[in-house]
Amino acid sequence: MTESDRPQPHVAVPLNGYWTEWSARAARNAAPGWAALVGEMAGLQDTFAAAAPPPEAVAEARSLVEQTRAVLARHEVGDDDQWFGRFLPAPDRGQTFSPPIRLTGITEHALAGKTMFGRFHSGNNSAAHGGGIALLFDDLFGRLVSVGDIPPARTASLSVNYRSVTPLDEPLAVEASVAEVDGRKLYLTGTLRHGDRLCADATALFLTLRPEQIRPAEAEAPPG
Ligand SMILES: CCCCC/C=C\C/C=C\C/C=C\C/C=C\CCCC(=O)SCCNC(=O)CCNC(=O)[C@H](O)C(C)(C)COP(=O)(O)OP(=O)(O)OC[C@H]1O[C@@H](n2cnc3c(N)ncnc32)[C@H](O)[C@@H]1OP(=O)(O)O
Repeated sequence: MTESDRPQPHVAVPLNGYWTEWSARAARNAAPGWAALVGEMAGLQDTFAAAAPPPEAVAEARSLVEQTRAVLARHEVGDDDQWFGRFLPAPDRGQTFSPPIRLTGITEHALAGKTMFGRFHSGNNSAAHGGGIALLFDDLFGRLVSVGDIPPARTASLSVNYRSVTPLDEPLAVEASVAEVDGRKLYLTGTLRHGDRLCADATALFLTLRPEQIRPAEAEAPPG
């Protein structure tokens, strides 16, 4: 293990006011144990992708997943009230869609962190799926544009260059920085590395939203 592979503490992004409220609302409302359930679901995705079970195990697993869905379906809410994806300070953001990013360095204009793709994000030949890599960059850039006082922003374009295969189950380093700001336009660049090897680099244009494009984050659902 090299020095850069050693576990380092995750540094939470200092969010702008909009996302702070959006995230705090989920944290206020979430049931104890939610974060552990998210971790279990992420593990399930990887285990599911890696399994080739016999018929009786397929039937048993399907029945258990059906039961889990039924439990959760009884508590469905609208997306304003969901918890999934809203724990912005956490490496996984409380979601299982894109891989967790453990941030290790943050400035107003740059982020650095560690990530890893598991079997769920496998493309072929033990390599990460290119769409998963684009997803990782979008998520990383989304975190970068939420640092400090930047108003909420959306991805307008994202371009990824796949330079070499991205391995699964290996520590990977990510970096992202703001290359240029031009009014509402934020031009971003990022890299994904396995050790010294560049796996992919990306550029993106994010546009900060006009006030009328932003939904209020603080609006609580009506009581009852
Ligand atoms: C939605 C989910 C959000 C999730 C949470 C995000 C952050 C959370 C906080 C913490 C971070 C944690 C994790 C991050 C997680 C996820 C981040 C994901 C981010 C996304 O995944 S987000 C979803 C994908 N994203 C969209 O769903 C966008 C759909 N789209 C639009 O909403 C509009 O399209 C918009 C608003 C982009 C622009 O619309 P608009 O009306 O405001 O602006 P307009 O068109 O007038 O353009 C103004 C000037 O930009 C130029 N321009 C526009 N588009 C361009 C392009 N593609 N290429 C080159 N130039 C372009 C024009 O040419 C003009 O240039 P000029 O001024 O020089 O003439």
